[in-house]
Amino acid sequence: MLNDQLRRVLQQMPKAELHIHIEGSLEPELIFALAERNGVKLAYGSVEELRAAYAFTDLQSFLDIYYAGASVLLKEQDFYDMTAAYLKRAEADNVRHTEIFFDPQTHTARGVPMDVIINGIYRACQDSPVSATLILCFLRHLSEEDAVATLEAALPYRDKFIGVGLDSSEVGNPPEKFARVFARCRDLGLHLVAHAGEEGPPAYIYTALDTLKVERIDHGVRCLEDAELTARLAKEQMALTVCPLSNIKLCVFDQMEQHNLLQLLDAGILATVNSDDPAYFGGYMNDNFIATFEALPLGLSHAHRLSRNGFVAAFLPEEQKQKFLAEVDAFFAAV
Ligand SMILES: Nc1ncnc2[nH]cnc12
Ligand SMILES: [Zn+2]
Repeated sequence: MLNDQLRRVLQQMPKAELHIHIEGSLEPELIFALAERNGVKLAYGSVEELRAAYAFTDLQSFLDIYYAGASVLLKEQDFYDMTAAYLKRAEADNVRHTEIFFDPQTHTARGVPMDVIINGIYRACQDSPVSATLILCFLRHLSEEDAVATLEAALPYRDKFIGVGLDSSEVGNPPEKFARVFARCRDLGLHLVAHAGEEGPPAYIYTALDTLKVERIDHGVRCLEDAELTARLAKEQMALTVCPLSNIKLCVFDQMEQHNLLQLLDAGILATVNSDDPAYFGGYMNDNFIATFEALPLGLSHAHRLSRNGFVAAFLPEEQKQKFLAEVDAFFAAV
């Protein structure tokens, strides 16, 4: 059990969140409210019925429900309301900075224009006291041509997102499928990240690094199956955006006691803690920290390190990064 002091520290310490899919922050109550507002028919009769369907066996079983949930988003105000609700929760968890993923293809495929998506999410970020930037994710189960077309459609709004990522069904859709579009994004000066080593093998982490030239690996927990890769990630201080509750809900690990976060830290890897899809996986940032620290032999020094790692791995101007890190160190000096 966690002692009260450590629990309070985990709740109150400054945090950066680097792996949050904004569509995964849509709570069932908001899904139903937006469905009613937009006249969208849902396959579930009530909030309770929908929540009861959140029993996942793997990534795909989750993605099927996640894409269905996102179908209620039609107007700019819908994207604004979803993002504003997430940012309020993040603020309550003492998240100071967040880099938010969004999946435009989930919406453009239903006829929602790109400007509606980006402007709604961006406006909510501007209205929040939490520092927030956006990362456009390509859906890897779709073709690279589709990703290129999505990038072209988003370029008029280039000033509103800082990077691109790669998400959706991992196995069978390796990073190298997206080599050309990532090279183009690199030329455009965008930051690059990719989900790799969540369900997929260490080979996908290698190609995310060497072919896509990503600056962070999202998840990456399967790296420990390859000692050479583990040593390389540590040596290069390549950040992993780890999502503990997600990994349990999607059966990447059977139980939190089996999660490898502490082994990653002990291997010298720049691991961070994040929520992934908090509305679906049973919790936001503080819930992720508390569940992890309850199950694993982690203490104050790990809390300090994880709080720092989030800001170290963030895509922030150096001066702003150092300001946040000073805030973290001041917080822990007072504990
Ligand atoms: N955990 C995850 N893995 C891959 N794609 C996702 N999209 C939303 N959550 C995801
Ligand atoms: Zn994710």
